[in-house]
Amino acid sequence: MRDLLRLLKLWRPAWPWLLGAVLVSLLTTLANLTLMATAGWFVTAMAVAGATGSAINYFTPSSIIRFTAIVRTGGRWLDRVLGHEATFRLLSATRTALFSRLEAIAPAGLDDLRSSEVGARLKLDVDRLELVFLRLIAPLVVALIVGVLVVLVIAWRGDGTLAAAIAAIIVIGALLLPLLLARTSRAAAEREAALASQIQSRTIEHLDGLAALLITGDDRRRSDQLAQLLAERMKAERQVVNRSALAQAMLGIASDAAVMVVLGLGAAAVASARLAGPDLTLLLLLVLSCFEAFAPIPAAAFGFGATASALRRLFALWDRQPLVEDPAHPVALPPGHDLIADHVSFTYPGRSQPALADVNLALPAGSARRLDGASGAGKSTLISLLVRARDLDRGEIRLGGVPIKQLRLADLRSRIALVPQRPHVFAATIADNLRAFAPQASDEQLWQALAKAGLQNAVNNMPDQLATYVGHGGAQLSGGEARRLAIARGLLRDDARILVLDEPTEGLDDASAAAMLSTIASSRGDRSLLLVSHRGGLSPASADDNQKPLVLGDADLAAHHRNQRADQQP
Ligand SMILES: Nc1ncnc2c1ncn2[C@@H]1O[C@H](COP(=O)(O)OP(=O)(O)OP(=O)(O)O)[C@@H](O)[C@H]1O
Repeated sequence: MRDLLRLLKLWRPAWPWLLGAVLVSLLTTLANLTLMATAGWFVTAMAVAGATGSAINYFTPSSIIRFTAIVRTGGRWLDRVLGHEATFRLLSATRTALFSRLEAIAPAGLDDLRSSEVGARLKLDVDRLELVFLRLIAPLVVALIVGVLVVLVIAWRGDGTLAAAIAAIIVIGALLLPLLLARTSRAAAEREAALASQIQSRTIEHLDGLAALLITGDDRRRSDQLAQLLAERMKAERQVVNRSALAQAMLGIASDAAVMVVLGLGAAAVASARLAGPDLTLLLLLVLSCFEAFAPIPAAAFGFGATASALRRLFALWDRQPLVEDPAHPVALPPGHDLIADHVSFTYPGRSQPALADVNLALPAGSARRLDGASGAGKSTLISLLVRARDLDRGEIRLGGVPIKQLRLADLRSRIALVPQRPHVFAATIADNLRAFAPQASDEQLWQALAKAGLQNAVNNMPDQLATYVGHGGAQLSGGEARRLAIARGLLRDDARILVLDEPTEGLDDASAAAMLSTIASSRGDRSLLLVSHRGGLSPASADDNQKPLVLGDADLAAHHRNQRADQQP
């Protein structure tokens, strides 16, 4: 319930649409009730008038019938249009808000989640929220108002006993029983929703890793696991559907029971002249058509379990705290871009020992420096701290003399172009991949960047050059080409005065690595360069001769490995 209220608060901008949709739906349902009841009354009254030879005013009822028929037809159309418009607005507002929230939390705040899982939540769980308004709130509000009005009309035109009997049938058959039945299958509905999300994320992972799975022969086992999940989902779904069908049947029985009660008590009232004959037909059709308003209740009650668990999962994602945030009072970006790491220490959450302990780095504006150290020494960690992917525990990092914690994240990151060890290549064209970092760049500028990164010839030989699609994660590029594409992206960012490249030569043979490093050295212009690389012998081409590489020290490393072993102890 708390999650539902949070969701309604999130939907505040769309409240007028929601209110409009509920009002139209209510008016349409009331028009239908009035039409049915008046038509029933009119036909019977005409028959009575014909039989007794008395006069009857047929203008008023026939006008009401015509008016309500028009309102009902137009209302049904408007109801659909408004209901769906409101829902689309809600879904897109929810998705956009969630996406912005994820942007603030990412990248480090989502480290422990599979991206396919986040994707499934963004898609499936948000889609399920469609049920909240269109199939839960709107029908429930309309049914409750209609139920109360119908009971009041019965008490007014018929009698109190009949009104009380119909009220009891509506409450028990149309509300309590569906809700109780839905409650008994709530666990199954939640399991079904969780399994649907799991199946979607596993399927994406399966497709992503299909090549590896086919080679290792593990695809059969994974497919069997997926089939098992599907079977579990079908079992849970069957349980929900069976109970939901039972609730629908109960509603049908309640509607029939209400008709019998109206006929039984009403006929007695007509016999004792407490009720006019035409009024009995009016009440009969009123009660019969009022149950139409309750028809969506079982589906709403049964959808609620899955919706509640989707909401829980979404808000669990939403409530993750960003690991870094913009300062409350940011300082303007300084003109200089000396980058200094001063006695920096950092320990990953859950680890007992630091990944970095008291590390210093100085990268004066325009200089180039190599950062070395054995695997696991903390090189990638250090450069992630430079762009505040995380915040350090001790020490300080300054850009142009200003502590980076005092700068807006966007400002800081606009100054530093970081090419990570495993750069992400979008499933798009070469040009799209480059323009993701420089949306305004002309084709000529893209070619220049490709040339600087040593990729011009390779792209020239591709079937559609800049328009060549590179596949999922850059699957149609070699590892070296993907890395060069990422370097070209970094070089395209004019505002970035500092280039940080994490192992750009990894996996390349010595000649290619040397060629790449000399291209980078000559194309960086007056930008500073921080190069994470083991290739000491190749560094003079790119790094300043008078600057020794910063080696994350052996002593630190030995301590680090000792600590890692300690972490792994039970
Ligand atoms: N997200 C993380 N959570 C917990 N520990 C981490 C995380 N990322 C890295 N580590 C740990 O921090 C240490 C430093 O890792 P880092 O990736 O910075 O090393 P590196 O010097 O870049 O290694 P390599 O040369 O192999 O890329 C490693 O022992 C690693 O296990």
